[in-house]
Amino acid sequence: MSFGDVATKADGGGLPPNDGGLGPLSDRLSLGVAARLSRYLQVLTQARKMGKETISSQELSEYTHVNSTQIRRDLSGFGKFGKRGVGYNVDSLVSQIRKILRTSGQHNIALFGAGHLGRAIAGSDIFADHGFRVVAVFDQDPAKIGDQVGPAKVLHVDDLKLVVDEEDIVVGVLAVPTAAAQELADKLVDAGVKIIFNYSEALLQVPPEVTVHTSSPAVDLLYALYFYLT
Ligand SMILES: NC(=O)c1ccc[n+]([C@@H]2O[C@H](COP(=O)([O-])OP(=O)(O)OC[C@H]3O[C@@H](n4cnc5c(N)ncnc54)[C@H](O)[C@@H]3O)[C@@H](O)[C@H]2O)c1
Repeated sequence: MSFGDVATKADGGGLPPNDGGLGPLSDRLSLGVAARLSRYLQVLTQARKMGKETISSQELSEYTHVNSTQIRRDLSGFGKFGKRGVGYNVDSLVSQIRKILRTSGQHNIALFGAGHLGRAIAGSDIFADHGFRVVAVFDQDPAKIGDQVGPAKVLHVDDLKLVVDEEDIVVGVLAVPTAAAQELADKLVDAGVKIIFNYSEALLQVPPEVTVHTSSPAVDLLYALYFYLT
C-alpha cells in the first residue's frame, strides 16, 4: 500500500493514479498520516540543520518511534527519493512533505504575551524552521509596548484586528496567563484567525471552524510514560 492509498480522509481511499502521490487539493490527509508526516518533518528539518543529506527509514524510526515498515509505507509515494542502502534525500523529502501538508511558503503568526515564554519563542527558531514567522507581538502591559521582542515590536492588543488583516495572520499563539487566554481567543476569533496555539492551561471555547492546539509538556511526558510503563 502506498502513502497515497492511506492518505485521504475525504474518501477514505486511494488517490488518483497520476497525481504524483500528492492528491487533488480537495483531498484531506487522515489524522494519523498527517500526524506522522509532521513528526517526520520535524526530524528531517533538524537533520537538515545539522548538515545531514540523507536519512534512512531506520534512523527516522529511531527519532520518531514510528516503526520503519510504517515509515517506508507512508513514504513509498516518494520512492524516487529513497535509495536502498542510502536512504532518503533529506532536502527532497522536506519539500515533498511540506507540499503534502500544504505548509510550503511562509505563514504569519501573532504572539500574545511578551513575558518569559513569549520572549523565548520570539527569539528562537522553533517556528521559523517550519515556515512560520512571528510578525506581531502583543501585550497588555503598557511598560512593554514598543519593546523589541525577537523580530517584532510589542503592540497593544487593541490593534489586533488591524494587524491580523494587514499582516495576513493565520495563527495566534497564546503565551499569557491562563486567566487571560479566553478573552484573547475570543478576540482572535472575531478577527478571523482560525488556528490558536495555546501554551496556557485554559480550556478554550471556540467555534467549530477554529482549531485550538494546546501545548503541554507534562501531558506529552505522561503519554511517553504510558508507553514506558506498558
Ligand atoms: N506549555 C508550555 O510549554 C509552557 C511553558 C512555560 C509557560 N507556559 C505558560 O505560558 C504562559 C506564560 O508564561 P510566562 O512564564 O511567559 O509568564 P509571564 O508572566 O512571564 O508573561 C506573561 C505575559 O502576558 C502578558 N499578558 C497578561 N495578560 C494579557 C492580556 N490579556 N493580553 C496580552 N498580554 C497579556 C503579561 O503582561 C506578560 O508580559 C502561562 O500561562 C504559563 O503557564 C507554558
